[in-house]
Amino acid sequence: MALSTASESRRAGPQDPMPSVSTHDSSGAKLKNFKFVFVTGGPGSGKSTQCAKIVENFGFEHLSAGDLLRAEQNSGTEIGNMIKDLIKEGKLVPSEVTVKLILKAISESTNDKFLIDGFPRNEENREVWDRVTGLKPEFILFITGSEEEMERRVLSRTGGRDDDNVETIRNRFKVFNESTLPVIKRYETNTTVHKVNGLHSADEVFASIRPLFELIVQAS
Ligand SMILES: Nc1ncnc2c1ncn2[C@@H]1O[C@H](COP(=O)(O)OP(=O)(O)OP(=O)(O)O)[C@@H](O)[C@H]1O
Ligand SMILES: O=c1ccn([C@@H]2O[C@H](COP(=O)(O)O)[C@@H](O)[C@H]2O)c(=O)[nH]1
Repeated sequence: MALSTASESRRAGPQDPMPSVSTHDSSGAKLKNFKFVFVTGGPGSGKSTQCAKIVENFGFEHLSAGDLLRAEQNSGTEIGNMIKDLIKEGKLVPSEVTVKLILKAISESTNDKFLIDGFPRNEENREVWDRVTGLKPEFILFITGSEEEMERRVLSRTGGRDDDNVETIRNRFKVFNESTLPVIKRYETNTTVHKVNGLHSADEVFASIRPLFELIVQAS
């Protein structure tokens, strides 16, 4: 099921380069039903590592907002170049772009259970997600950790990400503290937020996450 693209639903003008997002495909059918968990935490807290374990054990599909944006940055488009610049600086990409990529990935998948990793990052992300989908996560998984350890992990991560350098990582911590923590706090008022200490070994962290997903799988 393909979602409407910007050019199908609204022509972008010079001062309006953002794509619009739609939860309907081109035939007007509503986006399929799906369950999802938002996975959040500071950079290097171990989100992707734990998502891989959840996928293996519980059959969720892992959708990393950062990975989707990194794939899009090489599209050679104006939006792709904008994403590249923002990621390099550790700044957030406009919400409509990120939400559109997440919904496109969901619509193209045959799965109906998703881990949405690294999203939402700020109030605007939350607001656009709510407005477009009207859907709440099963819960939010928040992996915590000290900046010292998270920075150590990111800087020793192999793979050559443009944003894995001291200057950008400090900006990413700033964005996390100033924009992401407040949005998690706000979710706490109406959504279950499970906080898990990410400072143990990856297997120990997963041992505390496992029961949360056993409950979802049992309930479905
Ligand atoms: N519990 C852990 N103990 C030690 N190292 C870990 C642990 N979890 C993850 N790592 C390592 O730390 C690095 C960052 O982990 P990961 O990519 O899972 O973090 P992330 O939260 O997804 O990061 P980002 O937000 O920057 O994408 C990786 O090299 C990973 O192997
Ligand atoms: O919702 C999102 C997620 C990510 N970004 C941008 O991507 C980088 C890297 O994200 P990771 O989750 O660490 O892979 C992030 O610093 C932002 O620049 C975003 O804008 N919105």
